[in-house]
Amino acid sequence: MSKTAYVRTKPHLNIGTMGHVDHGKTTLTAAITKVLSERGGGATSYVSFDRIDRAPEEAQRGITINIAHVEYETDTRHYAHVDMPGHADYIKNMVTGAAQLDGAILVVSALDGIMPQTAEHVLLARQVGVDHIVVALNKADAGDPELTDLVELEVRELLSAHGYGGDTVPVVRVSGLKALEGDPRWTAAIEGLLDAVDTYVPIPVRYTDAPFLLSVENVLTITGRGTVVTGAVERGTVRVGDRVAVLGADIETVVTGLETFGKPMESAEAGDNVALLLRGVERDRVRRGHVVAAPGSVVPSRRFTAQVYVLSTKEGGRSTPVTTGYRPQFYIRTADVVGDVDLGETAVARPGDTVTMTVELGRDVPLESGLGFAIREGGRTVGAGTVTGLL
Ligand SMILES: Nc1nc2c(ncn2[C@@H]2O[C@H](COP(=O)(O)OP(=O)(O)OP(=O)(O)O)[C@@H](O)[C@H]2O)c(=O)[nH]1
Ligand SMILES: [Mg+2]
Repeated sequence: MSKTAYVRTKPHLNIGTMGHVDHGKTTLTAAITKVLSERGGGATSYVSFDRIDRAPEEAQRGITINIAHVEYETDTRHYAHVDMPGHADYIKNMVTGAAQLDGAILVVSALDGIMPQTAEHVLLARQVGVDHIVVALNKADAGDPELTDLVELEVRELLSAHGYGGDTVPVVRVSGLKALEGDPRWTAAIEGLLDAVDTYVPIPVRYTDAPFLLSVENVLTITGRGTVVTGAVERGTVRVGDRVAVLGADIETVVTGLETFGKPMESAEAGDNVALLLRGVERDRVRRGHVVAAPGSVVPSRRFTAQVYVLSTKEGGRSTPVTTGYRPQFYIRTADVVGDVDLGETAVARPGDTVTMTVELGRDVPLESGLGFAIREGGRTVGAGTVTGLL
């Protein structure tokens, strides 16, 4: 194998497109890679719409979180960009932290303006701690400029209402479609959008000094090499040759290979999207939701207290209150575990309420204070919470 190694020459950031269905998120993502690949100088390859939007392999295996990663490089930074195929995927990926975004591109169609999912994704971004949003007013090729001015005002107001400082947020008029067709005016607009992302989204502080931890998103077999797990490094660093524990599978093993976007690397650090080749581990032993960590650095547990926001009916949440004895699914990192809810003296939590609860999970999971999670039932998100203490 003569793959070019991944060389870390620029800071790495995780970003993604958010916004209402059909506003052009996937088209814009493809256009960004096209414009950057044609500019040259960086490591960007063009990723076509079809390659971003195809149903990922995992969808067929019934794994519930769909996410497409593309990679690109501007003059100053390396980005991993996630485009999520549907509204339900946003909820799951954002609330569970599977998509840990350092910043987001909010895509709003200049023809349609703010739609329900535009507002919902902004709310979600705020709840999960995405601190920086850049707006792409897309389909500007087809929009009436005066109407587009109104849409811009409306978007700035929405962002201000959620604490994003709507007056200062960059709003760039783009056309993903025309840029894909190579129209110079709209190619320049994409460059303008990327400049805004480069300058407005700061380089995050990462927990590279903490013990290594990665929550498994996907498990693959590479013929002749063995079992590979993929995911984002939540904290710490990992090198080829390191010993790791696979929590959930009760295995200790050694990392024998490390890749990012198909390129081998010597070491990966917090924020990187990686594939880890694990020595002598059978494919069936490891599952999505297991955690790979420095041995002895985390002790899984199952009882905790949490602060939980119960989504209002308007946000797609329940129409009836939650009471003690409620038994929904908890999405914690990439794991999906059933849990028993005890509301103590509060007794009842109505849609729209924020409450304290005690949870007992159906199995042990690595937990810690400050960890975010989603509560789901019947395939929809009904709550978002944070672990406040272990019991
Ligand atoms: N005129 C115009 N049409 C666009 C533009 N960008 C996207 N479209 C069209 O809008 C439709 C939706 O585009 P997508 O990129 O699939 O939108 P999306 O936001 O990814 O949609 P979902 O993933 O289904 O939520 C397609 O028919 C695109 O061709 C644009 O800049 N201008
Ligand atoms: Mg799409």
